[in-house]
Amino acid sequence: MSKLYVLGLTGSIGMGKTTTANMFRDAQIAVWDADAAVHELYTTHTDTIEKIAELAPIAVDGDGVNRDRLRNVLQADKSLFAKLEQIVHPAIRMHRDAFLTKCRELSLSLAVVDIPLLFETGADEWVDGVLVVSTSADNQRARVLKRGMDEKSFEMILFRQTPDAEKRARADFVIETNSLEHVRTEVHKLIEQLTKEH
Ligand SMILES: CC(C)(COP(=O)(O)OP(=O)(O)OC[C@H]1O[C@@H](n2cnc3c(N)ncnc32)[C@H](O)[C@@H]1O)[C@@H](O)C(=O)NCCC(=O)NCCS
Ligand SMILES: Nc1ncnc2c1ncn2[C@@H]1O[C@H](COP(=O)(O)OP(=O)(O)OP(=O)(O)O)[C@@H](O)[C@H]1O
Repeated sequence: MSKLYVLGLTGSIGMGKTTTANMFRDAQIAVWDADAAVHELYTTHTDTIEKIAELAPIAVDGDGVNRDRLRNVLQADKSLFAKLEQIVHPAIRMHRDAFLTKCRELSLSLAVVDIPLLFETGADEWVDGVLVVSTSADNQRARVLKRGMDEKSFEMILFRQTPDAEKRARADFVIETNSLEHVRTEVHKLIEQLTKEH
């Protein structure tokens, strides 16, 4: 049975993780997305919702955790970030482990885990390789603001992340996300390399 190669995909906010992850999906590679898992837990996982309701009552309503409200709460009290992460990250790890178990059961040779806080949470130590997606700081800011996030929230989130230069330095692979075509080509090359080697 071939061993599963787990590729960690990361990059700072707005650098192109989701877009790149979708290219792996288009190539039939299994992808797990930490942000999507958080969003799912916020509407389905009673234990997580209850704990967040204790931490930030205003951010929880009948539909679960409201992320816009949660962002505002975090902006007012940034010390809540660490407490929030203590609630969310263990639940996320279980979600991710279930995905990896399934990949192994299916004898897949490659799986991608898209984790914004990959270096910050030490996930670089258990993945087999790290792919960092990156573009210029100006491009990054323009992309995030265009998507509707306000400048203050962008700065707040960016401040909590490992700097782009450090991410690039610690990566096994780096892809510049300036054009979709370039990323698609690089993703296909990487899939070929990683599925051939293992
Ligand atoms: C801060 C929240 C409310 C913002 O929600 P929103 O819908 O606006 O953004 P989304 O969830 O899509 O995240 C966008 C980007 O923000 C960055 N980000 C999210 N959470 C964090 C965090 N705790 N620290 C640093 N950056 C973060 C990532 O680059 C992510 O890709 C939300 O991300 C959240 O609840 N985060 C806490 C859980 C967490 O740590 N998630 C990171 C993945 S493990
Ligand atoms: N290779 C690319 N070429 C051109 N534009 C891109 C490329 N990759 C991403 N973008 C654009 O940049 C924006 C952010 O991309 P994406 O949502 O993939 O980033 P992200 O890293 O997942 O963001 P977040 O950290 O907020 O979750 C999107 O508007 C997307 O269209």
